[in-house]
Amino acid sequence: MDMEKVNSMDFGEFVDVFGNVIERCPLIAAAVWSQRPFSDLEDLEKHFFALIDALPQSGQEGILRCHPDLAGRELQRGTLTAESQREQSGAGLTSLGADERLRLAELNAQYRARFGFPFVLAARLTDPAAMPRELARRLHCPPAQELRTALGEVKKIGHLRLADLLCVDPSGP
Ligand SMILES: NC(=O)NC1=NC(=O)NC1=O
Repeated sequence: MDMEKVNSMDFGEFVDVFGNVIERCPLIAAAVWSQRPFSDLEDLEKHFFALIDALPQSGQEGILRCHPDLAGRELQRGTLTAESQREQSGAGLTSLGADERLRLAELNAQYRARFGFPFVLAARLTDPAAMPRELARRLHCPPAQELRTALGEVKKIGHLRLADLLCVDPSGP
């Protein structure tokens, strides 16, 4: 999809296409639409990220709370969004052993109890074997720092999803 097509979309089409760039947060795309035209993927994602950065902490934590757990109930039940399903199964989370899945669930519960939002990381950029270690490491970070780290992962996921939608190589310039 080229930028001319993106810039010509009406509001409904734009939100239909880009509404899940930030997981289950179509409001972000709805707000970004009014800032068209966009010159390229970097320009478009800059507007998505600027909106996230401008949110109050409650809004930023709300974005994280919209994310399904890694290898959690939604993956088991098949109720993930198409993007999350692709990311999580692509990262091998559908073929974890029972003990690995239990370990991740325990760590996810500890993380959520400490921070009040789920552990988020860009599954496509992470070796599944390293996920429990990364979760355990971040579990001990100060809350303010962990919020920044988690939002950074939301942006990585958003970048990959935008690259897919625009058929751009995600490793880009
Ligand atoms: N809690 C999460 O990190 N969830 C996810 N990360 C991804 O890359 N896709 C997800 O659904």
